[in-house]
Amino acid sequence: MSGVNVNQPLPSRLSLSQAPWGLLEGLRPGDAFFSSPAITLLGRGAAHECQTADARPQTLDDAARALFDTARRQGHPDPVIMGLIPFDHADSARLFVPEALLRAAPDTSGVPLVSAPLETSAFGITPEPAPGHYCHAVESALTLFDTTALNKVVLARSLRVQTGAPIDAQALLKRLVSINPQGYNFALPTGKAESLVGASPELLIRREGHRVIANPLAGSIPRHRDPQEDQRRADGLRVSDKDLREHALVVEAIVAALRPLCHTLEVPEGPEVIATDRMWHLSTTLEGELADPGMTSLAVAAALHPTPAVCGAPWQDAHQAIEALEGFERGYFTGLVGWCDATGDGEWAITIRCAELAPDHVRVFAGAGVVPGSSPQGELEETAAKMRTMLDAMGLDYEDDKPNTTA
Ligand SMILES: C=C(O[C@H]1C=CC=C(C(=O)O)[C@@H]1O)C(=O)O
Repeated sequence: MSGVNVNQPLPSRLSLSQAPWGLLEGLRPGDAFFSSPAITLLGRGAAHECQTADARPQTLDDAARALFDTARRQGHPDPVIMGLIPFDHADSARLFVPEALLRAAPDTSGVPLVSAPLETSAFGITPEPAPGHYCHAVESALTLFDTTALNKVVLARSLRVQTGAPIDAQALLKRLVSINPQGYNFALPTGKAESLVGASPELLIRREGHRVIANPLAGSIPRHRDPQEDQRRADGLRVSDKDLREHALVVEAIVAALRPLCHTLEVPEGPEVIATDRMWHLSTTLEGELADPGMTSLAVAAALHPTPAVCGAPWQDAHQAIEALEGFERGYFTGLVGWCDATGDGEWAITIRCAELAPDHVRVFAGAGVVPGSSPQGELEETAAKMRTMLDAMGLDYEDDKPNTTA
């Protein structure tokens, strides 16, 4: 594994010479890291950056154009934007051109990374909101299906882990990458002495030239230690009416948004089942050819976001239900993280299975799609299992799937 000398500034040109996890060895506080099945990126500093007024598609497009123009005018040979886009269009996005960027091919070695365990004995954990509140929110959503146009809403909750001191983002990310080598792993500064770190399984969009690929996930079940029970769960998910409906709403919305943007769009007949460390998910891969090759990966992502995988359907009703029922600000959780180069190529993954790292605490998030037929306890268990990805990486043995937990 070749390392990056942390005492040297990174070279400013992109290079494919680094070993992917070597880039991770070079991660310093404040750096930006993104790895996918297509690429590994390590960005240092921000030569040009923009905190947008909102996250509407036009605002994001204007901001990206301005960043590329400035970078080129100042002689940057090959600028790449990295960034975080919030869940809510009314919130601000953070886009920046790193001062220096290293790029490597995705890791295929299968060699696990070694990192020291975190010292967690003094950590205190508080659910925000309490599991009971979450179950009530799911019950309220179920009544909305009978009285409004709402068909699906994704409801989320969080755990606040009081750490007392900053935790080591590099060690955390190494553990995440070891657990989820196939996913979209990231650590990006949010611009407020905090960073967002996660291991998302969900690709909103990848653009490679004219080609776009989307991989929506929705409809899930926690995995089980016992291999037979684990397989039984995957088989059950494949034919679960509730989960297939939940999934279909996401695919329909993405197809409706992509169709006008594409010459061709291939839509498989039904989803497949994929696994993460902790979850089985229904998954569909859509492939299209862009009608306008000038449309960047960021513009395509903005046209799709937020999909019913993180919001619901219809969009406005779901957004209103989230505001009324959830009881916390999502910020960058269930937003987007990714990169876009000056040709428009790039990748934007959905910021799930993630946590916000603040100087004295960490906030872990998870949500679940609620449709007619969902149960409060089922969604509580699903969100608890989704949070395990981050909790496992932190070395925390905390179960949070009982509605009467008030801690
Ligand atoms: C909102 C989350 O998951 C979404 C993505 C995949 C599957 C989902 C589900 O089955 O509910 C959610 O829509 C999360 O993991 O926090």
